[in-house]
Amino acid sequence: MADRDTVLAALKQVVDPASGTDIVSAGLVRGLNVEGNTVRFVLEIDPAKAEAMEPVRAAAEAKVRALEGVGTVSAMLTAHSDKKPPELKAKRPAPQGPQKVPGIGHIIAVASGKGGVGKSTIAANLAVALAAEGRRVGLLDADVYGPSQPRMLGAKGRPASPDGKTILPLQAHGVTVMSMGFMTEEGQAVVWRGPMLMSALQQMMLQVDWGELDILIVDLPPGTGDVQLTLTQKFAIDGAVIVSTPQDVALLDARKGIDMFRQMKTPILGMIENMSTHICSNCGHEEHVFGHGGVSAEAAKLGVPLLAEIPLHLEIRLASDGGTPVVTAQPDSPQAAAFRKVARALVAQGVA
Ligand SMILES: Nc1ncnc2c1ncn2[C@@H]1O[C@H](COP(=O)(O)OP(=O)(O)OP(=O)(O)O)[C@@H](O)[C@H]1O
Repeated sequence: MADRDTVLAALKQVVDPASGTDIVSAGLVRGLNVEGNTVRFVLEIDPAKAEAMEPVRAAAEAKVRALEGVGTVSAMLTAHSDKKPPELKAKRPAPQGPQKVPGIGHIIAVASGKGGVGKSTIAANLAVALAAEGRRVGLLDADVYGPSQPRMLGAKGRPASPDGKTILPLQAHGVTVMSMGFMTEEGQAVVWRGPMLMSALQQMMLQVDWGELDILIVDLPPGTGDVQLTLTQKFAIDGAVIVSTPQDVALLDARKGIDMFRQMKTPILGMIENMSTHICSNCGHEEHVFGHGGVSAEAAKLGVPLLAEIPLHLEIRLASDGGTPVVTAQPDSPQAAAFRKVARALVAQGVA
């Protein structure tokens, strides 16, 4: 098993072409994490030099991989948080407060207080349902800790960056998709510090070539952390959709999320109760596994709309696991209809 010092010593053998010193002394190596035989780190660089730095990243990764006791290595490039991309500086003065993203009509965040409540499933289905309504839709998987959109949308591959500045997103089921998961290997967790998260999110919003979009759905990590704060502080968000299961514990967390968005002056578009009832795929029998109606009562208490109650249905999970959201896989099913109803409501409200 390699330790941190051995890894740093290996990284010191790689030269930063800009300063002529090694990448550790040049301060490029950040977030180094050594866990068992897995090593992860980030090279914080000037985004304008992304192309030139790719061989440096590859060399650093190779050096660490060659160490005895090292199995998996994840080395990523991320923009230096102090520096704005040069083309953005030129285009507009330093933004005061939340800014709009050029070319993007609306931004909606899909959030949850707790993990595993189905936020990514809802975000994916909402995105394809909006595309089915004829909207030009983008989906940003900002769940840096556990990006699941590549799997849910069956989108694989690394986004290209022909000019080293803009990143070309992928397309899946009529939706333009960008995910941190495209930059890492499947099943690998990435360890992020606050400033890195901020710059990664800003890069994904501003340097991805989204094209003209009516609506960008942002699939947030669970909770109320740096990604949520950066998104709401830096970007003009039309609103947040809060996903919760009917259980008390999930609702408590959802309430914290709603409080945060309210503090940040982000409108709450509504709540969605997921896993509302269980419908047996054999006999159609309906059971309230996590209780039912808890979110509806909470939404009424908090004065926010209840957008939908989505059942816990095997087909929803199978569709997501198969890389085709249920709205596309079974467009005529009641499950798909529930998502399409939400999509239509958001379009009718003028936020999508
Ligand atoms: N309504 C549903 N019916 C059946 N399965 C569902 C439903 N909603 C979500 N799932 C399944 O539950 C699991 C967790 O869902 P998902 O990844 O969307 O949650 P999440 O809130 O985004 O989690 P995290 O933020 O922790 O990544 C997935 O396997 C998904 O397919």
